[in-house]
Amino acid sequence: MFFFLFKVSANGNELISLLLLIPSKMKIPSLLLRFPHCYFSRRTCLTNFHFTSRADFSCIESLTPVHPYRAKWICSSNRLRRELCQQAAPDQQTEGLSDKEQRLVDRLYSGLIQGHRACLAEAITLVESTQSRKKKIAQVLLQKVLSYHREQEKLNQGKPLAFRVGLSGPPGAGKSTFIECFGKMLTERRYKVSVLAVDPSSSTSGGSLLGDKTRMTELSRDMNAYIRPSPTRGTLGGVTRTTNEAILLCEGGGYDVVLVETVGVGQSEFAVADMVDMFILLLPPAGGDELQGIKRGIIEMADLVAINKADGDLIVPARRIQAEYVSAMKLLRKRSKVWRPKVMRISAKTGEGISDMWDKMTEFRDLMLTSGELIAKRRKQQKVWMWNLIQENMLEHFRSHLAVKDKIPLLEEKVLSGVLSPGLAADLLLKAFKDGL
Ligand SMILES: Nc1nc2c(ncn2[C@@H]2O[C@H](COP(=O)(O)OP(=O)(O)OP(=O)(O)O)[C@@H](O)[C@H]2O)c(=O)[nH]1
Repeated sequence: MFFFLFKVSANGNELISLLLLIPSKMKIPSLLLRFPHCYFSRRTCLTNFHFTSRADFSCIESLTPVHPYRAKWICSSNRLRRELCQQAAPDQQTEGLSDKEQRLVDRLYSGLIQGHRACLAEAITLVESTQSRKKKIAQVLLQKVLSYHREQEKLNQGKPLAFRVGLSGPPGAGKSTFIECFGKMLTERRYKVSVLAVDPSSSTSGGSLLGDKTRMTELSRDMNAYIRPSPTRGTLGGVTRTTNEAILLCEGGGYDVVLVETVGVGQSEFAVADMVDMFILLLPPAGGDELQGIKRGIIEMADLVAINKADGDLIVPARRIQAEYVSAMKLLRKRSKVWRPKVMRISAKTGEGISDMWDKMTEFRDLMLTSGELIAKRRKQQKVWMWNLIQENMLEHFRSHLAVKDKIPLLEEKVLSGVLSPGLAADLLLKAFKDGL
């Protein structure tokens, strides 16, 4: 028997050292000597191993450090890895997968937790797939990543692995300029940042608000950043499912900040606000009529409003808009016991105010964490997510059900021409569905 004690980095993503208690007369297991990034020093019976590479012991990372962990030492690296990997993902659902599919899950999982961007990209493509077989594989992968999350959060004293931030604003507010500037500031501070752009417009209008032009060119070249142009196409339910799952995968990939960007002119930002820790609204220094497109409800959901372009000639209007929002937001219902939404002025072009904004964001995260509101919010979001998925799937099932499929166009027509009330038409369809079950 040996005893393990783990030490992880402050953000819980990196295993810094492993203390292994070995009886002093015993030789250091040769297996450990094989890891190039592992250094050790022997003091009587205490051996201290330092890992500078996450890859070397990624599977050991998943063990619980809450108390010194007792584990059986197995002198065969394969057996050791297998045993540790099994502990890392105890409840993975591997049934029903072929060997090839299982190998795909294993490859993506280990690549993902080792921080390989290509594996993250492939994993997101998998969760976006609408093909039923791929959906099944994606769920197995997600289940594994979720187990990894749970273990990592335990290692991190229950703190979430990443800071999930939603960013919304009307077209032209300067979202991409902001993300480029903000993302670069974070990567310079050694954070890993991922950006997921939600663009439901591509399904409704055929065009794309976010995806068509080259955006955030510098940040996309940064090795500590990962930008996913448009993780979703399709319904709002699609936004919920794939974006939520993409967030989880980014967290599994070791990203400290996951930024979800959406254009604030539709419904998707409401869905996004329901899946992030902090929701930020980015506005140009324009008021009233110019912001007609922006939904009022979004302002109520914002934890922070950033008035962008506060530079040059626009400083004065930016100040005015800031004052307007400060007074307007005072009237809003209080959503948190520890946080009042803030209104700040920034310039994504000059970088002015961006660092202060990050300070405010971390202040928000810390206050929400210590008060327990952040964890409560995440739990509530999980439930909302589950019901959104049920709603989406039920509706799909309903629409395609044989008992109602053919009746829908006719009843829709009757409602449109005023022959039938919407309520009656809905009752008729629901009855047909129930009878057909
Ligand atoms: N003066 C000034 N101009 C800015 C600032 N940030 C962005 N802009 C300009 O505003 C315009 C729109 O910026 P984008 O970053 O493309 O805006 P966006 O919100 O991403 O726009 P969409 O992609 O259409 O949603 C560009 O011409 C930018 O150069 C700023 O802080 N100050």
